[in-house]
Amino acid sequence: MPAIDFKVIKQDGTTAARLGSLTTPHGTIATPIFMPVGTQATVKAMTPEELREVGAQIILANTYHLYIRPGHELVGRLGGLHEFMHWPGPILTDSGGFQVFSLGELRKITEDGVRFQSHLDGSYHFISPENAMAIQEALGGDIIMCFDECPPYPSEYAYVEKSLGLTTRWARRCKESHARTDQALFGIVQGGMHRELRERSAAELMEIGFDGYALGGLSVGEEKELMYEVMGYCAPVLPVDQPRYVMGIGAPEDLIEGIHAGFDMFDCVMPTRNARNGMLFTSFGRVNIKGAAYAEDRSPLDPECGCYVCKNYSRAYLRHLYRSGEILASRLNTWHNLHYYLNLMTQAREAIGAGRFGEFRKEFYAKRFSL
Ligand SMILES: Nc1nc2c(CCc3ccccc3)c3nc[nH]c3cc2c(=O)[nH]1
Ligand SMILES: [Zn+2]
Repeated sequence: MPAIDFKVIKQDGTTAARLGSLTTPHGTIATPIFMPVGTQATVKAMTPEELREVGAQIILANTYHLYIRPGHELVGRLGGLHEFMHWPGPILTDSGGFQVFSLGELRKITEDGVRFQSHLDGSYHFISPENAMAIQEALGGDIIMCFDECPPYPSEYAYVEKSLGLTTRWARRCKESHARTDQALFGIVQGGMHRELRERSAAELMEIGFDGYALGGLSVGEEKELMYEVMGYCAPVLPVDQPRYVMGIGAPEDLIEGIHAGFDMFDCVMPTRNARNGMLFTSFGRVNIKGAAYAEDRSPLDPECGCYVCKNYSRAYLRHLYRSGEILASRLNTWHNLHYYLNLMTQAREAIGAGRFGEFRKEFYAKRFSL
């Protein structure tokens, strides 16, 4: 019995958007879906029950961070991530490659793996594709990712080409060493911003065969047009009947464009990280809650939102909490931003179900920036 089962429920009438259902050992997910990031086995400022209440179906945890602290073996000995963080739903863990590249000061990439220094205490570590599988197997997520190299942006063509070859060889080693049959393994397509390299990376990974395919190497500082272009030509080359996940994407408009291109799964630190910095998403655009304009504004943050925060608190109060450095500011801001993202996905799924995602996408843009 495969670890996951994905079905396309409905193809949108006029776009590549599709409604899907992804069944995992910890529950079934309706796609397109946004996955909140819980880097250190917690989606910051939210309890698992609150995450459920705002509509989270699947959450992400970070292999690199949990390997460094408290250690993947410890989490494994305590029953794995679901038990450890009291989250009963599906969990996806990244392989750690990206974090090592973006966090570790000194790192050395060789055919065998990556040597790096801990961002906490500078101690030296080494992760190979085989280690990355063992770490994710100990953590116990339902979907795990291949160990890949995400080339910096911009990179020389020759570097990107060489790097995608390494990512493919590492992906093969991941598949060979992946033991747990109750964990799905996703391949990660690289190839930078070059169509022929992206297509080669996708073809090599499909040749090896994975339970789903992620688009890596994006949201690394490239212009949005480039991000959309790569998403546009990559979705159609990936298997139509398997999950397609774009890593690290993105702002609300990026999710709309990713769905429009035919992707099913998204993750980004934006809604949670921006919340803690007072940057709030609303149907009319972004609100910087510390702005003086909101000092005596009794209206809800977003009258169209309907979440617990928008039903019970004023902009003036949210501004006061943020400026006073209150813990409740992070909690209420995160609550609302996650509800905004997850509700946007619910609306997108309803639009696809009604075969009108094209119109939904137009309405989304028409309403924004009307703040
Ligand atoms: N393995 C990998 N991860 C990436 C992430 C982290 C997503 C993630 C997954 C799970 C938990 C946290 C983060 C990226 N985030 C932005 N761009 C990204 C690119 C890559 C990539 O190319 N490869
Ligand atoms: Zn709200």
